Amino acid sequence: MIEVQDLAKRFQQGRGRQARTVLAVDGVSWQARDGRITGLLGPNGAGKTTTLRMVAALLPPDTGRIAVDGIDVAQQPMQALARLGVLSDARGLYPRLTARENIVYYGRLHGMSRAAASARADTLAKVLDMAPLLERRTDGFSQGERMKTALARALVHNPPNIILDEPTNGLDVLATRSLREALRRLRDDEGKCIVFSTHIMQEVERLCDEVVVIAHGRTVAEGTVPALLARTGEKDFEEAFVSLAFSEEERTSQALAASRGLS
Ligand SMILES: Nc1ncnc2c1ncn2[C@@H]1O[C@H](COP(=O)(O)OP(=O)(O)OP(=O)(O)O)[C@@H](O)[C@H]1O
Repeated sequence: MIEVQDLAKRFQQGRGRQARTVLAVDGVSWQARDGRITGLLGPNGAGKTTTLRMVAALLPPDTGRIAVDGIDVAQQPMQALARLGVLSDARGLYPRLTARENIVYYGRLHGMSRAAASARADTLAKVLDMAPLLERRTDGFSQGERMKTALARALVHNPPNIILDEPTNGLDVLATRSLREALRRLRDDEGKCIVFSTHIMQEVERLCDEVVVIAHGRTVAEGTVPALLARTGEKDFEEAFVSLAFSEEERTSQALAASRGLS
């Protein structure tokens, strides 16, 4: 289980007179439960990646609290990370190593024996449907093959919680479907708590048990897709998302810009 409470993060950009502060996250709170897939849905720049980087202990929050299975990430980062698998945007794999070697190497970094990490690579290869890839060097892998190898690597220590930042970025339709299947298996067969960020409605509708809508660095709504549809009185999830994530002025100015573009 992952709990995020009142998170905030500012960045300083530039120096001297040019300096300005960007409030990237300004009051994000959510809970992600075990055996559920939770989607962080928000427009570009909403603060999703920054939030997930803080959960992964890659960035310290200015204020707020994050707990992974009750362990405070700020106070006990190593213990929290032992219970967390992180698939970030940077999916760097070692190209000269095979998929198995990449996975085992990460297992060793987590303190696993070579034999245990290799056995886990075999299990994950079945779950992620990537057995034929295991003994191939990752050099030349397709985007989908890379993503699966990186996901297996992130899961080598069998963490109960998984966070993924825009995992379907750059994947074609078949690779996307295959990733969705893998995430469902991890939820249903292994009871994992899975959180991923996206701005793709379809992804959320097809995969998520719970949705957290983030806009302007804040949580603006939380619930199942049917609950968010009911709350907004919309039939279409895209319409529901737009009404939750954008203000009246934003919607009006966007509509005006679109009509000018057409005329
Ligand atoms: N290191 C940084 N320095 C300055 N500003 C940053 C930094 N990282 C993020 N930001 C700003 O914080 C805001 C939130 O960014 P973030 O990447 O978290 O959004 P996002 O929801 O993941 O967006 P996207 O869907 O476009 O990836 C943006 O305005 C971004 O420009």
